[in-house]
Amino acid sequence: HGWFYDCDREARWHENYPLAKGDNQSPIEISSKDARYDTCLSPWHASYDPGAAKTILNNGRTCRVVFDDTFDRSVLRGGPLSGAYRLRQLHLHWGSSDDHGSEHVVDGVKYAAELHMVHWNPKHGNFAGALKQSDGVAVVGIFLKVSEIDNIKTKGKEAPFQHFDPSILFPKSRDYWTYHGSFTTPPCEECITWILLREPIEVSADQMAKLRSLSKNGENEPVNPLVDNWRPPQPVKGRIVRASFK
Ligand SMILES: NS(=O)(=O)c1ccc(NC(=O)NCCO)cc1
Ligand SMILES: [Zn+2]
Repeated sequence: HGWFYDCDREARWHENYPLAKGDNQSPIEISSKDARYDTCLSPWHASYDPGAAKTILNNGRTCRVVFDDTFDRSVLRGGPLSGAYRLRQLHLHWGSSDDHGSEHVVDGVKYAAELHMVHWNPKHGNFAGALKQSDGVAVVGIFLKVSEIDNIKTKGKEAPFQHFDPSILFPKSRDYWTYHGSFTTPPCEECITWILLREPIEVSADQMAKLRSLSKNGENEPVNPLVDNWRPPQPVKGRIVRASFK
């Protein structure tokens, strides 16, 4: 099935993807005052191998960097997780202007973009198996705000992207919120332990402009800017958001 972001279309995802109306959907609005400080939450740790980075891809819906996840080469552990989760890919969601674009919203604040680092639990054999488990996937979400990318302009374009250590993207603070949610794109499986970092990282206006210069269309097709690839917040439905900080 093809699915699209524009608002009225997102409201119809459930017609083909029933999970989209589940009780543990993502993203959500984070209310920092309602989050509960949990002293039992331990710090998370990433040990990434820059050699695991393979390619950067415009798939017509986002800009994605894929990593070799055939063994425990780049893993995330600790925090709310038990065991080591393998880094499979990272991608972003962004807006058509700096005042929106993130998927999660924090105390009413929408960031210009949100970076997702997607990891899966190898105890479930493979990524497809992990999607069916509530502890199958862990996504680190990092907000991008604007203080101040070329040959993958159109859909389907791919280029080597090697010797890149994604942990350089982590902000100084390791403070995070965590809650159980879903993929923010169809089929919207509810298999994700979200780890949302409180401190945004800064990118330049030029870097945002580079993201916004990507196109949904293929080469030699009418230009269709790849912007606003974010899902709006979904009902929290009584879920508890835990904070690793006071
Ligand atoms: N935005 S999100 O919830 O982090 C997300 C992550 C992975 C996917 N899908 C995915 O990784 N598909 C398999 C190819 O790696 C969809 C949405
Ligand atoms: Zn995402």
